[in-house]
Amino acid sequence: MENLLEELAVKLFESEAVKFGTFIMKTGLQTPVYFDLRAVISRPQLMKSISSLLWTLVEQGKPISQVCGVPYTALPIATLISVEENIPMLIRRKESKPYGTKKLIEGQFKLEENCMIIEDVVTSGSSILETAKDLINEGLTVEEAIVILDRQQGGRENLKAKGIEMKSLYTLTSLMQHLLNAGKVTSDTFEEVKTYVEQNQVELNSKE
Ligand SMILES: O=c1ccn([C@@H]2O[C@H](COP(=O)(O)O)[C@@H](O)[C@H]2O)c(=O)[nH]1
Repeated sequence: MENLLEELAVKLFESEAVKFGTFIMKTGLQTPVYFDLRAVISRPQLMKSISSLLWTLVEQGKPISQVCGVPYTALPIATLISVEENIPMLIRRKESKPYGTKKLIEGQFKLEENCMIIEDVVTSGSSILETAKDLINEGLTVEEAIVILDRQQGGRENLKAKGIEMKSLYTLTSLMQHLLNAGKVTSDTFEEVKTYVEQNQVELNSKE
C-alpha cells in the first residue's frame, strides 16, 4: 500500500495537483501548498487510481448504500466509485433550482440509508458538513467520509465532533514525506509545510 501511495503522490505532483507558492483557501487562510484535483480530471487513468485507492479505506462489508461527492471537485471521483463498486450515487446541489422539483439532493434513496461522503481535500471540514447537513435533512444517515488529503488543520477533529469519522489517503505530512522520499521536494520545503500545519489550525464557527 505504501508503494502505491508513493507512486500516486509522485503522479499527483507531476500532474501539478500539488502546487507550492502562496494561495488563499476557502477558510480565508493563506497556505504555502495547495492541492488542486482539477489538474487531474484530464487524466482518466490517474482518476481511476485515486478512486480505487480511496475505496480501500472503507471497511469491507460495511453497509454503504449511497455515495455522495462534495460539489464540485469530488463529483467525478464519487461517480467512478459509484460505477466501480455498484453503489448508487446522490448529487447535492449547492442551491436548489427555482423551478421543477426544487430538490437539493438528486437521486433515489430511502430514509435512513447510510451515505458515504467523498471529498478531495479537508481543511476545516466545513464543506463536508454542508453536504452532510443537506443529506441528513432529507433523512439519510451520514457517519463517514473518505478523502484524498487531510490537511491536518483541524478538519478531522471538527468532523468527529459532529459525528462524522473521516479517513484519508494522505495527510499533508505523509504526502510531503512521499514527495521528499521520491526527491520531488527538498527537506526545507518539507519542514516549511510541517511548521505551517502546526501553526495554522482552523476551528469551525458555532453555526457550522
Ligand atoms: O489545498 C486545498 C485546500 C482546500 N481545497 C478546497 O476547499 C475545500 C475544503 O476546505 P474545508 O475548509 O474543509 O471546507 C474542499 O472542498 C476543496 O475543494 C482545495 O481544493 N485544496
